[in-house]
Amino acid sequence: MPTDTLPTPEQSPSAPSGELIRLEQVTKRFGDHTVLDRLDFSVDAGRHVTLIGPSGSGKTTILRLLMTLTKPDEGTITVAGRRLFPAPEKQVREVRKQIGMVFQQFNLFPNMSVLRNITEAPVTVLGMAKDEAEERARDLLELVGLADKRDARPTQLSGGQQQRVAIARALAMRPKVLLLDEVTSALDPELVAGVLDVLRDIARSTDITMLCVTHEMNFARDISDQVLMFDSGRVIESGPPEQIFGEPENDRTREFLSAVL
Ligand SMILES: Nc1ncnc2c1ncn2[C@@H]1O[C@H](COP(=O)(O)OP(=O)(O)OP(=O)(O)O)[C@@H](O)[C@H]1O
Repeated sequence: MPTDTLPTPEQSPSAPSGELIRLEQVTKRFGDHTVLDRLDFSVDAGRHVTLIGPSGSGKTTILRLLMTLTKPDEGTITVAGRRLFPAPEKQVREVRKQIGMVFQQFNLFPNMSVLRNITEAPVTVLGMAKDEAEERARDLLELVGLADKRDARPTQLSGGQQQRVAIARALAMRPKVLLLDEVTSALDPELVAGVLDVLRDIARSTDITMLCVTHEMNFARDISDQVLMFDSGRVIESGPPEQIFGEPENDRTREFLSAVL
C-alpha cells in the first residue's frame, strides 16, 4: 500500500510528539441549550481517539468546532501549539489547514470527476502543482481501493465508494488531524466494512492523529488508543478501549454500552 503520499514524521517535522489538540473550558450553546459545558480535553499527536455517548451529547459539535464550522461561546482551542480559537482570521486559516474532516454525508463535488475532487483543494488551497496533485491523488485512490474510478463522477459510485473518495480527499491535504464524523452511518450495512477497513489501514500505516465520532463500537474498540465517553456535554469517563468496553466504571457508560452493544 502506498503510504508515501501520507504524512510521515519526516514530512511534517514540526509535528509535536506530545499534545496536538487542546480544548480548555469550552462552552457551546445553541440558544439557551448548553451543548458543551466548560469542556476540557486534549489529544496527543498520533493518537486515535474515539468519542462515544448518547445522541445529542455534543460529540459532533466538538468536531465542527475543530473544523471551524461553528465557534465556541467561551474557552480556547489550540492545535499544534497555535490558537484556533480565539485567533485572528489569518491564523485560523493557517491552523485549519492541518485538519481534515470526513462527514457522514460524503459531500463530494457532484460536477467533478473523482480525481478532481481529490486534487481541487491541494491545488487551490495549498498551491500545489496540478501534476503533483494528480500523482498524489492516484496514490491515494490506490490506498482506498478505487484506482479504477478516477474518471467517474460521484453519482456513478456506491455510497461506500463515495465515502472512500471523501477519505482520500481529506488525506490529500496532508492533515495532521483527521476528524471522522459517523462516516459509516449513511451507508448500507454491506458497505460499512470496506470503509472501516480503509480507516484501519490508515490508522495502522500513518501517524495521522484521528478523532472519531462513531456508533460502530467494534471499530472504536479496534482502532482507538483512547475512548472518551460523553454525556451532556462533558467527558464522564475516558480510558483505553479495553477498560471502557471491558470494565466501565461510570454507571452512565455501563447503561449506554449495554444499550448499544
Ligand atoms: N446548528 C444547531 N442549532 C441548534 N442546535 C444544534 C445545532 N447543532 C447541534 N445542535 C444541538 O446540539 C446538541 C448536540 O448535537 P451534536 O450533533 O453535537 O450531538 P451528538 O452527540 O453528535 O449526537 P448524535 O450522536 O445524534 O450525532 C443536540 O441537542 C443538537 O440538537
